[in-house]
Parts: sequence; structure tokens; C-alpha cells
Amino acid sequence: MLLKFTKMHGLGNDFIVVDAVSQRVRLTNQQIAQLGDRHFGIGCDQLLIVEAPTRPEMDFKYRIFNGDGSEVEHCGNGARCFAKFVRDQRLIHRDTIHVETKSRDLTLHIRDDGQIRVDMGAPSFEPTELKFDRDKADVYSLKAGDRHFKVSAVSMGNPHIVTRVSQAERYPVEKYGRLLTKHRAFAEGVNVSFAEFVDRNTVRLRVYERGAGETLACGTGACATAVTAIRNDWCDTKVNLLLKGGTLEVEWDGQDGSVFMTGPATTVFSGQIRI
Ligand SMILES: N[C@H](CCC[C@H](N)C(=O)O)C(=O)O
Repeated sequence: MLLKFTKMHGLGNDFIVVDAVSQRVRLTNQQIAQLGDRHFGIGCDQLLIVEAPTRPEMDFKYRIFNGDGSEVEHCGNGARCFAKFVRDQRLIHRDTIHVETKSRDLTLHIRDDGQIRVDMGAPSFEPTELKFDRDKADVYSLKAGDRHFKVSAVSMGNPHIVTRVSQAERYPVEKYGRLLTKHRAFAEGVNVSFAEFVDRNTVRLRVYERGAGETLACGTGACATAVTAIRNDWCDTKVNLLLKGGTLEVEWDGQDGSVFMTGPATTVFSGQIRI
């Protein structure tokens, strides 16, 4: 099969985007992992497949696969790149886009300045949705390697834990992220945010992602971290998350409303590959 694709990124969290509306796409999880391989394939943190919607009130369905080939429920940076992709490919002519994902419906708005604002839906703290083994909703004490961690658990449709650190830039994220992401408390793995709270509107953040390792940015991780900060009154209802790849703005009312994330999306190149 000759597969057309577009390489994109959201603050350095990079994606292979595939249009399955205009071309027939049949990819196995193994083929997705091959495409995601940074030495033997194109290379990406996640691969996004854009499909026709399954319900008339939606514009598209978009499926998300980690670089290891595993399909997941949500991707915040990917949602922004998806929005830019479908507009640039003229698959839609509106600036507000309604899209289905595996776990929830999203509304995306492309602003005049090119930034994309995503209604990420409401956070959840119910262990059932997070598929955690524990009966306590949202705070865990976990041992990983030689350290104990106090983590808050938040679902943005995909599972996250957030732990506070004093200096994010110097923290051994690879060592402890690798241990925590597969901790036995999380039946299907978990994304791990290491957050340094700078002030009531600023958090320095690094994320070790399930199925991808540390990425330069993580949209749902930024949302999970902002929700944790607002819920604990460490931050106000608008938070700037300073990630390795750049800054994301996240807003949440601290009640049961949606989380809103605003940030950029960038197209790197388009190509085709025989697979
Ligand atoms: N690794 C995540 C999916 C991608 C999330 C991230 N790239 C984002 O921007 O939200 C998971 O396994 O749930």
C-alpha cells in the first residue's frame, strides 16, 4: 500500500497524520509501530488517523496510536494538529470542528492567530475510568525504585498521574517515569507528569508518556497537571504550563466544567511511504 502522510508537531510532540477519509487505510498495530520507529520508519510520538464520523452531528473521528502501536483514548497536542490538518487539506471549511475520539467528543476552534483552542471535556477522578486497582479516587502513595511518590490521579479520557518536584529541569524523569508508567497500580499503564509549581499561574512540566517515553510536550498531561493544581488551590483557574517544547495555556473552572487548552500546531512536511 502506498500511504500518504503528513508529519506535524504540537510544541515538539510529533505526529504522523494519515487521512483515511480521502484514502483507504488499513494499518496493523505492528505497521504503526514500524512507521513510528525513529530509525527504521518515519518516527513519531503518536500516529493519528483521520476518519469519517460515525454520527451525523460530528465532523470527523480521529484515532490515536502511540509510537509503540498501542491505541489510546485522547491526545491533546494531536487534537490541535488534527484541526490544522483537516483545514489545510480542505476536508472542512469551518474554524470550529467537532470530532469523536475513542473516549470523548471534542470541540476544536482555530483562532485567527493560528492558535487552536480545544474543549478537552471534563476531567474525571473516578478510578473505574482510570482502571486503577485502588479504591481511593485521586491520591496515591506509590513506591517506585528507591523512592516514594505522592501522586494525584486524573483522567482526561486517558490516564494520568501528577507528582510535584522541586526542579523539573533537573529531575531524573527517564528513571522514575519508566518505573511509574508501568506501576502495578495502573491496569493499562499511565502517563506521568513531573510538575514544578512556579507561581499561581505557572507550572514547569515534564511528562513521561505511556507508550512513548518522555516527550517535549503532552497536552493531556498539561491539562491533568493544571486540574490537579487548581483542585489543590496551588494555582488559579488559568495556568501556563512551561514544557520543554514550549508553553500551553490551560483553563478550568475548578468545578465540573470542561478543561480548555490553547496552543499551536505545526506542519513539517508531507510525503508518501510504501508499507
Ligand atoms: N501517551 C498518551 C497519548 C498521547 C498523549 C499526548 N501526546 C497528548 O498530547 O495528550 C497515552 O498513552 O494516553
